[in-house]
Amino acid sequence: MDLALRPYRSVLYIPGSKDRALDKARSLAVDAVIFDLEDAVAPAEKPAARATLTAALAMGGYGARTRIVRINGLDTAWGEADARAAASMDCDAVLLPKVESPAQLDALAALTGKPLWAMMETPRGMLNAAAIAAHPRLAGMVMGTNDLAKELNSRFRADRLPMLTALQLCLLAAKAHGRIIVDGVYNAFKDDSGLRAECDQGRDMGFDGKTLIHPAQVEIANAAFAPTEAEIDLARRQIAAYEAAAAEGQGVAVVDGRIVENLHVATAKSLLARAEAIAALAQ
Ligand SMILES: CC(C)(COP(=O)(O)OP(=O)(O)OC[C@H]1O[C@@H](n2cnc3c(N)ncnc32)[C@H](O)[C@@H]1OP(=O)(O)O)[C@@H](O)C(=O)NCCC(=O)NCCSC(=O)C[C@H](O)C(=O)O
Ligand SMILES: [Mg+2]
Repeated sequence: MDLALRPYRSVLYIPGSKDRALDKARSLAVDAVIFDLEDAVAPAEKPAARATLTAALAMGGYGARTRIVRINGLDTAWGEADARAAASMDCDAVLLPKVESPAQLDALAALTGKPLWAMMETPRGMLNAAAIAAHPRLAGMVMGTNDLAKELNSRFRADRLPMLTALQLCLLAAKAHGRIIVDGVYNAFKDDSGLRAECDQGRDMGFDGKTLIHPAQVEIANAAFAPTEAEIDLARRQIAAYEAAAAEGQGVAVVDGRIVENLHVATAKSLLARAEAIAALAQ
């Protein structure tokens, strides 16, 4: 599959220390997995988790799912050993927490040749988002809304008003540099309607998908971030109408009472390509 089209609708965190969860992920319909060595693993378990994760990835079975390893920060007691271990793990990318500057990515790039991802979760990270997104080795960004709420001392709100500036700064940075960007987690993993609303908000804003903490959240994220049948139908009709108008020397078509110009056709084609990439995952 063209890497640029790889779907990231559902990106599930799995504690690197939990054999049962590591195994379960092999059968879940997630687009990507973040194998976590950071916050989901207790300090006493960190070295053992590194070994457990190395073995699970070597065993394989994760199919087309993108495999991202989240290491501890390089300023911690475990970060450098994690980065060196991740460099030889059978994974697709390495995710660095609490990225606040491109220099931190340079330091990680010196320890691994794998594509890098950045957790965006501190005020300084938000203010430097554009420089971080511009890093030549960066492939993707992940919003860390729990850490960000802690740093901001903000309250949880269903509309995420206190987070919106931060989310949008990172979105702008990621889009300006053509990076993947996925939204933060929804902690109440038994609250389906709350998760659905937050996924819809993230999709409306332009995120590629959502990070998740529990298998029960996968189906909702996959549905929210996939093009709907109505969107696919509209995209096809827009392309057909525009081509018909163009054949008659016109630069604008009208579909369902709305204008369709070449930029709308580009959006429609990209939506169809996303739908095809998602369908290809299921085969
Ligand atoms: C939240 C949990 C601790 C709940 O775990 P548990 O009580 O075991 O849940 P269930 O009994 O309902 O589990 C049912 C089965 O599903 C498997 N399972 C559970 N969670 C996962 C998972 N994440 N991935 C794969 N499989 C999972 C269980 O093993 C059960 O399997 P089986 O027995 O075979 O049926 C737990 O879900 C959990 O630990 N979640 C991950 C938490 C985590 O990773 N946190 C760190 C990331 S969040 C974060 O840090 C974001 C960012 O940095 C920020 O700042 O915002
Ligand atoms: Mg965090």
